[in-house]
Amino acid sequence: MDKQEHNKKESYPKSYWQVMNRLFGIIAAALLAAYFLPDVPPKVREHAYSYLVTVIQIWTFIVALPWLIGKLWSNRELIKVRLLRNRSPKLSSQDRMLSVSVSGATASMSGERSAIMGKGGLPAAALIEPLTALPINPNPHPRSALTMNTAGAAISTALQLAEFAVEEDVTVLNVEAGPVLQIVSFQLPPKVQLSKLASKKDDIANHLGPQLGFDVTAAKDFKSAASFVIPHDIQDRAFVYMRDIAQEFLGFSSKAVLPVIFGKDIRGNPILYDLAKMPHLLVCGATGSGKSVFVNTLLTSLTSVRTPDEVKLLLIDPKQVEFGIYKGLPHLLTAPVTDMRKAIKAFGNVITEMERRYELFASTGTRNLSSYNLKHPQDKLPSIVVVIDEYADLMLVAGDVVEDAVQRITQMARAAGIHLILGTQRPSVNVVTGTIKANLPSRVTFKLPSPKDYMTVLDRGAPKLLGFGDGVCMVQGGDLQRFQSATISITDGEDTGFIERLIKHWKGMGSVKSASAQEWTIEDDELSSSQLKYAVAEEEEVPWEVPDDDGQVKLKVPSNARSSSSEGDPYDQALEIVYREGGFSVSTIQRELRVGFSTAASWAEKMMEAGIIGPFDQEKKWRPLLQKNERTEEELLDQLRKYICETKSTRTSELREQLSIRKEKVSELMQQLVQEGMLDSPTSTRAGYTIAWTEDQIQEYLSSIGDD
Ligand SMILES: Nc1ncnc2c1ncn2[C@@H]1O[C@H](COP(=O)(O)OP(=O)(O)OP(=O)(O)O)[C@@H](O)[C@H]1O
Repeated sequence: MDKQEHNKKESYPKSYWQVMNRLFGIIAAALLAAYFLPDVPPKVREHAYSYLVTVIQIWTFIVALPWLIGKLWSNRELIKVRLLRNRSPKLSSQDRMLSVSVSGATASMSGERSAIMGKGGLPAAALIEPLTALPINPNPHPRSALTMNTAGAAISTALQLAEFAVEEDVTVLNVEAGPVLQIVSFQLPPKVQLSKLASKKDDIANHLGPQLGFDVTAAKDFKSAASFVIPHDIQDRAFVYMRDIAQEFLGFSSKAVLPVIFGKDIRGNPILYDLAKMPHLLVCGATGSGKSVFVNTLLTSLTSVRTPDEVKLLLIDPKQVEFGIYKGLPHLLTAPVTDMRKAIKAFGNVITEMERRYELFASTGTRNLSSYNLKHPQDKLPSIVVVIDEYADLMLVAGDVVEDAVQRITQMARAAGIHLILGTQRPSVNVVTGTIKANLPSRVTFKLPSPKDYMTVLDRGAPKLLGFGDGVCMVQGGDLQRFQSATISITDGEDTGFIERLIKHWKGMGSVKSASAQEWTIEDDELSSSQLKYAVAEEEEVPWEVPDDDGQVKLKVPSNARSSSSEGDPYDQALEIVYREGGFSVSTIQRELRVGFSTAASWAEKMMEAGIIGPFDQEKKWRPLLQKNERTEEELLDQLRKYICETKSTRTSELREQLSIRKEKVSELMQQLVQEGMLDSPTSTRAGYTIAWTEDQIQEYLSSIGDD
């Protein structure tokens, strides 16, 4: 509909009220004319007067009063809010304060969401170092926003242009302006349903102006109402700096184990979470969407209020650009890991550490990190936060291993105080797999290339995000919450300057034993590309048990805490399990044989090289037994003869490993070779088989099989 047509339509009466008003107006005008015109006989004038009074009375009862009652009824929500606001303006700010502490307390009591939602609610306290070094926001408030007066007309016009039958300006109930977005809540016009608005949201956005980031939601606090989430124009947006929320964050940090800043919600309230309760996090976002800024905010907020003895970080950075600035921070277990092979070993080490902690808890009668630390105040263990900037790179190299490791860490590490933050800019189904999602119900996403990507990450649709830190978070699979991520600063150099000061601050603290934090060296030993597929950190000591300058041991864990099966050959037992189960599952092998992740993974490596098992099956979560590649007895005998002739070795363990078959099978085959005359049987239980063939016979055999 064009504007002219629209105006033409406006000149016709629109509703019952307008028709009646016009009718009564015409009658009243005629009666007034009869009363005031000269030369009208007095009798007629008298009648005109009494008719006029009657007409006004009828109009009052059948038009004016019903209209007034209707208006009051349709605006009842707005009137309620206005009356409440006017009655106790001071109380409402106290209420807000209460809601801050109440929501925080509820969160910690219920152990569920521990977000603080409230404007500057906590009592003011002096900021502590290093928070005082946070840069100050030059632009903390949005420059312009819709008002109660301007919003109604703008929304009505947009609805009419989107072909909704809206006859008057909508009644605006509330306008809230956050840093990047504003929320306009309004009474739903008659016959307009929220679901219809939502289904036409692209059209409405188009008429309102914002191309991106517009959303339609149910109105909070109002019945039969809707809210439009409308982005401010780009030049009018405010920034959210960590400094803006530092005061609230300080208060929150006294209640949380691993407090982190997210940013501000769309109403401008701080969003703070306890990572320990999340307890792991998946962070997605296309390149340039604000993912790295967000991860830096998580890391710097956490390490601003937690000492290196309370929290250790393992930073894995395959892109080699993101975490370099943290080098030297005493919270680091080791320098940021950029080498993929080391990253996979580091993963293995984290799992070993987790297993050790479980053993430690079992041996000390404690259930988890917090109860262990309570019982051993002199020997506390720190929480460990593992951050992988781009885990898709690791998935490319060793998808199954990463998935297995993630599964194990996410399922068990909460009690052990180990938390995972996985970042990716490639949220395809191959990267954000079902396993990853099932184990990471807390997710954050920033702008993604397509609606399909939001579905992949969040399992539901999300508003198209704006970029520049406009994000959506979902905690423990709960509702989506839109927020603007906080940043240290948007000015070049101020963010790195703050991190440098953070490092200096902790290094300068007398009680911090930075030496222990830097000692976790991951050896760069030779790993073949196939070995790379597994965390082959073969049961190595995790060198975190390094005494500090004062001889006190940090991260102390008993070295005998490691478990492994000593009855029989564990590799043989693993093979038996694989044949029994029809495939190789790292977690089954670990559980049944009580071996570490890296051992199980290296056995999978051997079995795969020997053609016993195939590639990882995403659906079944294991490596299937390769039935079609099963070798015949004759093929096995050929392999055995060849190996013995080439190496002159008849050691059962060597042959078993070479052929990747069970010990009993090797003995069976050796017996056949004895019958053939190639071998002599052992002369005692301790002696092995010996070669019966002469050197000439051996050479003759080798030349007969050639290079096969
Ligand atoms: N919270 C924020 N507030 C203001 N600007 C932001 C915010 N987050 C990001 N930006 C802007 O967006 C730019 C890109 O952000 P960032 O480097 O975090 O992107 P990214 O998603 O990590 O991309 P990549 O993966 O390519 O590094 C920043 O340089 C900054 O200008």
